[in-house]
Amino acid sequence: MNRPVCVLVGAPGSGKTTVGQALAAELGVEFRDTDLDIEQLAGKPIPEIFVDEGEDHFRTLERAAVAAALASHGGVLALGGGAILAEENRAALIGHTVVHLSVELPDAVKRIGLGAGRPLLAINPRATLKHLMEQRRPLYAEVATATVLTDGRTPEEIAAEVAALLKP
Ligand SMILES: Nc1ncnc2c1ncn2[C@@H]1O[C@H](COP(=O)(O)OP(=O)(O)OP(=O)(O)O)[C@@H](O)[C@H]1O
Ligand SMILES: O=C(O)C1=C[C@@H](O)[C@@H](O)[C@H](O)C1
Ligand SMILES: [Mg+2]
Repeated sequence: MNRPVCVLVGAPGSGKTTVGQALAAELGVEFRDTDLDIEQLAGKPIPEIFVDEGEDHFRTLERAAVAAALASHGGVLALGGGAILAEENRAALIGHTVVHLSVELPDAVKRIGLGAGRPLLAINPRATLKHLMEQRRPLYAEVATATVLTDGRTPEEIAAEVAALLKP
């Protein structure tokens, strides 16, 4: 049974996908992202899952995707921004190396541009993102074994700091 060398958690726009890909390349391991696993399984993009089946159904798919990836992926694993909302997922992360990529609202807004592709931010995106980040901050802290600040830093700088943390 494989286990991830590192699991990345953080708010939308914290850079889990971008930093995760850079980190995996640096370590010479595979990158996996539960958002992509869910899209492949469902055969459609996440915004369409939200529209067609609703958030509850998405969260059910997400719990299954997190459990499967934690049990089988030996590389870098990025979780969806809201995966830590489920107690089941937080419990499944115990014992893993979990890095919280932290980001403050101004950088998160700049990065994600408040455009399409993030269904939870479709209405009043700035205020919704602010609320999401405040609600989730303690949950990211609860599951994280380390936190890396990302504001004003490049994905490569952040990936290098995470790689250094992983050295025995
Ligand atoms: N450190 C950074 N500096 C500048 N831009 C960044 C940084 N990290 C990521 N970005 C950019 O911000 C956007 C969002 O990044 P990314 O998709 O990696 O975030 P995410 O945490 O995976 O979000 P989600 O939770 O929605 O999956 C991308 O356009 C990416 O290029
Ligand atoms: O913050 C969230 O709840 C989400 C973040 C994305 O990674 C996707 O998992 C989805 O759009 C939900
Ligand atoms: Mg992502």
